[in-house]
Amino acid sequence: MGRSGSGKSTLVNLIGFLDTKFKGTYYFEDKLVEQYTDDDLSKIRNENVGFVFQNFGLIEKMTVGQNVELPLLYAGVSHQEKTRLVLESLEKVGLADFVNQSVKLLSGGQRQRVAIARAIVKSPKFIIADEPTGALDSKTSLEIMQLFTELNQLSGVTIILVTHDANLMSYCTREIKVADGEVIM
Ligand SMILES: Nc1ncnc2c1ncn2[C@@H]1O[C@H](COP(=O)(O)OP(=O)(O)OP(=O)(O)O)[C@@H](O)[C@H]1O
Repeated sequence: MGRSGSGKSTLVNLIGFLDTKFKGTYYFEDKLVEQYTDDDLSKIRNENVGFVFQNFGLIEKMTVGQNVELPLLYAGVSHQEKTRLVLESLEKVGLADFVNQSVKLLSGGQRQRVAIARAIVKSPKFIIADEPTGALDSKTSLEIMQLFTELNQLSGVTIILVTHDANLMSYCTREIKVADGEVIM
């Protein structure tokens, strides 16, 4: 948590290997991130991190299933396995019946569930969720937080959440405050 402009997105983009220009040290699995090549980091990101953003980041002209399948496109997974993984992810977010629907017809909360299904389809070690409830009403926001809690408890995936909303803190196990580009506690 932190005020607007304090550096929250910058920090989680570093943690998620989206941004690789930084001062300081970041170890991932006992190795300094600066020692990996860009190709290594793309692979590490692809295999370990799922991303969820405020504005969902779905491709409108695709179906729900096609959106969830995107991270698997270059994963060398058979068609049958892809179908199984997509359905399994959609089941976890309660949208298995929507697999063939266009995303255009979905509500904001449903869209974020699709984005979460896409984020978990490759069983990442952690999910970066940058203001995932920023575009949702308060009831839907709590439903999304409930879903994150279930995923954390059932699949053991860590969720790194950026939020302005102090009401969401009760779902979190650790609070990290950021101010003026620094972690302050
Ligand atoms: N540790 C840092 N060192 C230098 N510059 C930083 C640091 N952290 C953030 N910045 C700069 O501060 C600005 C705001 O950062 P950022 O967008 O990450 O903030 P934010 O907390 O996510 O804001 P918002 O809540 O409005 O999205 C950016 O221009 C970023 O480059």
